[in-house]
Amino acid sequence: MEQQKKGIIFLIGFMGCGKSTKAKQLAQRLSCPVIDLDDEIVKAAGQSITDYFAAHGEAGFRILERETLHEFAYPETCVVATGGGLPCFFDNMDWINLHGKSVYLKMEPAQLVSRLQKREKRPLIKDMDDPTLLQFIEQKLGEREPFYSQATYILNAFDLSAEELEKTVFP
Ligand SMILES: Nc1ncnc2c1ncn2[C@@H]1O[C@H](COP(=O)(O)OP(=O)(O)OP(=O)(O)O)[C@@H](O)[C@H]1O
Ligand SMILES: O=C(O)C1=C[C@@H](O)[C@@H](O)[C@H](O)C1
Ligand SMILES: [Mg+2]
Repeated sequence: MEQQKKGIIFLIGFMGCGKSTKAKQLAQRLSCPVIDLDDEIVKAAGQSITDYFAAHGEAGFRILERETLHEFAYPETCVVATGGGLPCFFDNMDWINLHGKSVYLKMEPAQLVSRLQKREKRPLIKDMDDPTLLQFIEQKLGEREPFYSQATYILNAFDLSAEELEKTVFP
């Protein structure tokens, strides 16, 4: 008999690694709701992430981001796409691992650049050209890896299929 596939699955990783895309695909396979915390922040703020950054700075954004993570009414079983920086602030990574399983969708900097061709909705990188973005990613990934690496599972995200992702979280 198939094991019951229950609980909250958090997808984490750098901007562009495919959290939003893979969260939708996994939720479809599991027939459960998908939650994109960036979208929930936009709803809570009543403005885009870019506009919220402009009005409140990154520090203000991180406070709202933490509140949204902690206070969202998660269904018993769901897939959650997190913001790229979310695991790296406050107690967010501990909170995630206490409330569900986490998957770090790992990707090389050059692969991330190729996935980040649309930048206008990503305030941290919206004005960068490709070489500047590559440098930025290399530096930021170095700072963020210690947080991302606390995930329950770490997967190479380039060419990752939704089936493989499902088999990882529900072996
Ligand atoms: N398997 C794939 N092959 C090619 N392109 C892909 C694939 N998966 C996602 N993409 C594209 O890569 C980009 C980044 O994906 P996505 O928005 O899901 O990343 P993200 O991790 O949610 O980023 P962010 O942290 O900025 O929200 C999107 O333009 C998406 O369409
Ligand atoms: O990597 C980051 O710090 C961010 C990623 C996005 O998902 C958004 O949460 C926001 O643009 C910040
Ligand atoms: Mg996303």
